[in-house]
Amino acid sequence: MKIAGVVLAGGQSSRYGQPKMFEPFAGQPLYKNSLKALQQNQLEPLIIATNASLQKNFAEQNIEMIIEKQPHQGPLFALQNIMLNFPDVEWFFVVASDMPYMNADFVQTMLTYIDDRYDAIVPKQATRIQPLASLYRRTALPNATRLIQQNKRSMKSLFDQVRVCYVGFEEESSTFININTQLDWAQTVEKEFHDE
Ligand SMILES: Nc1nc2c(ncn2[C@@H]2O[C@H](COP(=O)(O)OP(=O)(O)OP(=O)(O)O)[C@@H](O)[C@H]2O)c(=O)[nH]1
Repeated sequence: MKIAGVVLAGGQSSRYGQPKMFEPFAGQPLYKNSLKALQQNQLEPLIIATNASLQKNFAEQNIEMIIEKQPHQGPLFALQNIMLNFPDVEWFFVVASDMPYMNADFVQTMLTYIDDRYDAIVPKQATRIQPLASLYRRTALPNATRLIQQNKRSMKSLFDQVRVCYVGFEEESSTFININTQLDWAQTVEKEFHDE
């Protein structure tokens, strides 16, 4: 059974002001942190989903680049596009490209929940769920397609329609910290500095 690792890296970064996935973090562009966490779990294929204007900034070997013909359609659309492009993959581990604390241990833990009874495996904290650090099974594709046709574009709307395994995580877990604004970035880099 094939389990792909997917980094979503085709967002607008409008709150950040410039493409946030390329900000240097621990000596590498930020998106590499998500890629590494998937790679270290031997997920195959490894896929980066992005758009034509960002594509030139990625320098990867042995990574499948999926270039969205229509950019900025959001994560659900990106997931549908990837599932259509990889018909022989059963599960897709989807991770955002703006998560400085994403790590291989988290990915490994999530993989242990894979089960035929589910269409999605989703981290759940006390006050939020984490659709962009989740596993999606090919069986979710018809529902994703229907929602997109209805112009419902949120991952959460998918969870109302498919069988979801929610996996509990501490509210304080740093794994899910993501960068939306320059302030988020300053605080993250500062924390990293103080932790060292
Ligand atoms: N491939 C792909 N990735 C996306 C798309 N929209 C968002 N993402 C990615 O999903 C993750 C979360 O995106 P957000 O931060 O919610 O949105 P964003 O467009 O990047 O940023 P804002 O414009 O500030 O909302 C990031 O890693 C984005 O790069 C899309 O249409 N296609």
